[in-house]
Amino acid sequence: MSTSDLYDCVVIGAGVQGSFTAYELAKRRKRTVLLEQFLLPHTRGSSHGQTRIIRKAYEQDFYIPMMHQAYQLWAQLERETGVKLYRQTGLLVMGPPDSHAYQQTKATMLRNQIPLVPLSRGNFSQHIPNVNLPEGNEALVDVGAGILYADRALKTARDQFEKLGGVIRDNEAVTGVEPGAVVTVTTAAGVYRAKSVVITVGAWANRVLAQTGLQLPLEVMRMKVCYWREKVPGTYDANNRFPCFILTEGEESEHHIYGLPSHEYPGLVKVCNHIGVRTDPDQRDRDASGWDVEVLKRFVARVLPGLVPEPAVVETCMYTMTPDSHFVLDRHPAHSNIVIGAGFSGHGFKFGPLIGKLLCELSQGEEPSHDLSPFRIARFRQKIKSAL
Ligand SMILES: Cc1cc2nc3c(=O)[nH]c(=O)nc-3n(C[C@H](O)[C@H](O)[C@H](O)COP(=O)(O)OP(=O)(O)OC[C@H]3O[C@@H](n4cnc5c(N)ncnc54)[C@H](O)[C@@H]3O)c2cc1C
Ligand SMILES: O=C(O)[C@@H]1CCCC=N1
Repeated sequence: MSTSDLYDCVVIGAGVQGSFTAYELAKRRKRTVLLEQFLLPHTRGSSHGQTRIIRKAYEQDFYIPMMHQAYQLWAQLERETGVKLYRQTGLLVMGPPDSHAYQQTKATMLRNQIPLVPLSRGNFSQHIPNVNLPEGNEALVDVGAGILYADRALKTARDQFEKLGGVIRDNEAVTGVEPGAVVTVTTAAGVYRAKSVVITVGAWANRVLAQTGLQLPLEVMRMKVCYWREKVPGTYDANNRFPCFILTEGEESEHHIYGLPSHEYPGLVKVCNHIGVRTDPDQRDRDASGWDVEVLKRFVARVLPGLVPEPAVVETCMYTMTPDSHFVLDRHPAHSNIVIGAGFSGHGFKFGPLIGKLLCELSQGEEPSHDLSPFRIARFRQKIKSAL
């Protein structure tokens, strides 16, 4: 093998995390190939669609410094490319004031001096018209939160990667990963050898990790992405100052319902569940159960009176959940030059540029620039299946 055949890094999976990792590696002049099983762009993973929420409203303190940096990195990418990726809308957080999730989120924001506006039942409709604050709920607005233009962000990261000399091979599923000082990665079209490998394959993580003797406690969920028609066009538009929103707790199974102002489809507003149905990533469209849409219909009728309570468009996406809903950002327990970014648990997009930086640092044998202890594989202990 000549050195010209040897990559510094092979990144497997070109969703948001793999695309930003590849970009970060290329910025450091590392010879990198990004492998993707589907033709790009595609809608079969977790990163497709036009929008995602970005926020600092988190329950856990450890996400706050990460989000500070993530915002900076998104802004830096916007400056470098001239592409608009973020729009500030604010995020309305609603929940029972005595519930754990709401209390913790508010306390963490206050402790970390995250700009917020508390809303009472008295002043709620003056700030947020056309929303009925659910009975027994309190609300606050995370002022700096907003929308990320997701599809555009992915394209920007991949374009930048290619501009720096990075190679993307799509329609090339990885079928083999052979660990070693030089890792051998096999696809239907070829063999790649690299000093390090980063595995960012979303819902397919355990399929690919099986080739390295490791299984993580991940659960893949099929999520329905529902869009609802405005009775009066423009009512829930960001131009009319309608924010993103999250319900931390609700009646019955109305748990963590969230929404974004009208954007993808003119006149339609995205309102979805944050819980879904367990699925196989290759069979995700086969599940016909409709309880999740029924929950949303009741919520829309009660809380968003300006929407027709019947979804106009329903799309599909996937969450890959860990038991504690925190990510996996770590080196492989038996092979330190294989790095894993997995289990983004339905909230990983906003961290994309930072995850890319951290996975790049791990792959280059560096000390990561944030404390990654909440994201270590060892936290699962009893739950890891390993043939190591
Ligand atoms: C409906 C929905 C709403 C969300 N909302 C938000 C939000 O508002 N804010 C937020 O921050 N996050 C949000 N998220 C979460 C966020 O989108 C995900 O955490 C993130 O997209 C995960 O990215 P990924 O790169 O890990 O996975 P993916 O995007 O799925 O990328 C993995 C890639 O690996 C490829 N791959 C798999 N196996 C192989 C193989 N063998 N060979 C080669 N390639 C392979 C796949 O085809 C895929 O392209 C949401 C997710 C969903 C589904
Ligand atoms: O990560 C986020 O901010 C959102 C919140 C609602 C559900 C999915 N992700």
